[in-house]
Amino acid sequence: MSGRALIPSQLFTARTLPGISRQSPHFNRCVAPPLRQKYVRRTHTHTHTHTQSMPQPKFSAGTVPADAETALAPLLTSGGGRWSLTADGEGLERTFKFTGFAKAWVYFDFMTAVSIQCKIKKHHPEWSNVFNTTYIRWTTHNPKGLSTQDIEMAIACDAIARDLGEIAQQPDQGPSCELAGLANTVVGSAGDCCTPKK
Ligand SMILES: C[C@H](O)[C@H](O)[C@H]1CNC2=NC(N)=NC(=O)C2=N1
Repeated sequence: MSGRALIPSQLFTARTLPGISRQSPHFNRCVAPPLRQKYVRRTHTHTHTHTQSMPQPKFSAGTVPADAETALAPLLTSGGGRWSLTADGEGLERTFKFTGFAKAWVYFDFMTAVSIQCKIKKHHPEWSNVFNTTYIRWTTHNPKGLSTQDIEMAIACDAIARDLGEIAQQPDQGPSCELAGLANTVVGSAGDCCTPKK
């Protein structure tokens, strides 16, 4: 053991927390996304203006939009799937949850199986895990945007989770903001993995 004492106030100040940087592309993911559509609802006493955003996919250069749209549609909650587009449209995100006593360690099997696919496909996720819940975001860093590889990895994740007995979540349970925030922290400190070295 090193003799150097850890001083908690130094460890946990905002300044020393790694990666929560406004430069991170995903910094704002769990706060209100850009306003795109306005809905006005009238009641008998007031006029309320409600805003709601509907992210559209932003594909990476080289991705054929028509093919990607076809593969993407059934993955999204709007198409009966369990993935959501990230607010900027450049990624797909969802949480996976394995519950119940019998599933005690299955989330590690899940992450292990996904890791093997990442290695085979040479494509890495932005992900985080706490206990039985794993958050995954698929986005391509270079060229930036949503790519066929992201969609294929999302399909692979669904298949692995199904094989491992994933419990269906309530349809209204979106990706966990806490776990997305945890992944964002790592994204902010990970450095650039994906720009080809000259
Ligand atoms: C050289 C290597 O293939 C590239 O760095 C790959 C690796 N995995 C990757 N994964 C993701 N998610 N985005 C990328 O742009 C990417 N690039």
